[in-house]
Amino acid sequence: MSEDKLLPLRQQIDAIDAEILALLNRRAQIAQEVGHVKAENNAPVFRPEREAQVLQKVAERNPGPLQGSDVQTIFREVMSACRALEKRVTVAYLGPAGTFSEQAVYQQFGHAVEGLACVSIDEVFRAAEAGTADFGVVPIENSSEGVINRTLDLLLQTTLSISGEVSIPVHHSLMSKAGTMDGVARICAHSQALAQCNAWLNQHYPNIERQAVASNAEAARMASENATVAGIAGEIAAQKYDLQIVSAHIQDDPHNRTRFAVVGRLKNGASGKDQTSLVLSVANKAGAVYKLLAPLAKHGVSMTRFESRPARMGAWEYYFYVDVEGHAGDDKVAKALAELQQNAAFYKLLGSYPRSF
Ligand SMILES: C=C(O[C@@H]1C=C(C(=O)O)C=C[C@H]1O)C(=O)O
Repeated sequence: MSEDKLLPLRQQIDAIDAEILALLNRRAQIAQEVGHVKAENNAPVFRPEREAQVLQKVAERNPGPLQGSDVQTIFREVMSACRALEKRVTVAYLGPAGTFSEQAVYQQFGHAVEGLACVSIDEVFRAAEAGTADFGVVPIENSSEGVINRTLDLLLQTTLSISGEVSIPVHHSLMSKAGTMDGVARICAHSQALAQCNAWLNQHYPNIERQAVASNAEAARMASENATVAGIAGEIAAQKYDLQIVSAHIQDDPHNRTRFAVVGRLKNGASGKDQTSLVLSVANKAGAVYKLLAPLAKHGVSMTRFESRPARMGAWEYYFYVDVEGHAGDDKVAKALAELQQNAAFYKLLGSYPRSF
């Protein structure tokens, strides 16, 4: 390889980097001005609908050779840094650091945020309700194991709204101090992770005891302190706790994903590509659910999710968690929801937010 050929190319890259740097700082200055206008009007700093539009636009305009999703990752961080000049938002999540929830925080807000690790999903809601955090990020559903019941129950009671959703691939790895299973007597993980790796564990380590612990990051922490413990967690946790990977990608479903909801006191404006979440209930009568949902079809609003959950102690049998396409302020959605509300024994609008892409 000839260094003579590399030198002029590297000089070009240096010159381009200088231009990018100048442009980034020009962008940041404008964002600061936006921040002043918002401060004068007491308006919210984080505007998810605007950020979704910016990301959408860069992917559409991207001429390549960079991939659209990579360009979005770069711009998410650019916006995060610009936003932090207005205000660094605090986001509560199910900790400790190193969990998939923390990853979901960065996917939504970029890295220029203040993460607040909480010990439970309840605590995440409380922090956002009390204003200790601006937003909370909570797991809502896993593609292998189904809904996270505690989150659904808390969404029913909370005064917060959903202002975003994040879906991330969840890949589990088996890890230990030595990078082998020699001398390991126990495999620890969150019960969800143990369930998501059940078949793999039965096949490879049927005789090693499994123990459910508070989180995968806690399992990694335990493994870092005890050579007889192996943990199941994401690869980030291995780095964080100085562990070696014994086997990577051990989840039974290679497409395993978890969907998270971003909750906060903010009520989003429309981004143009939104989704609206509701909780509904009807009296237990023949045809009631069919009748309840009829206004959606009538006004041409698509339903993208329908989940039922026993009401427990309530006067009704089930709560239905329903997602529809569009923003609650869109004309046809507003009409459909107004009619739907009339048919419902219980109706709660959880929020409208940009659809994740
Ligand atoms: C600059 C703004 O504030 C924040 C930062 C954004 C950005 O850097 O593009 C976009 C939306 C807001 O979350 C804005 O509202 O336009």
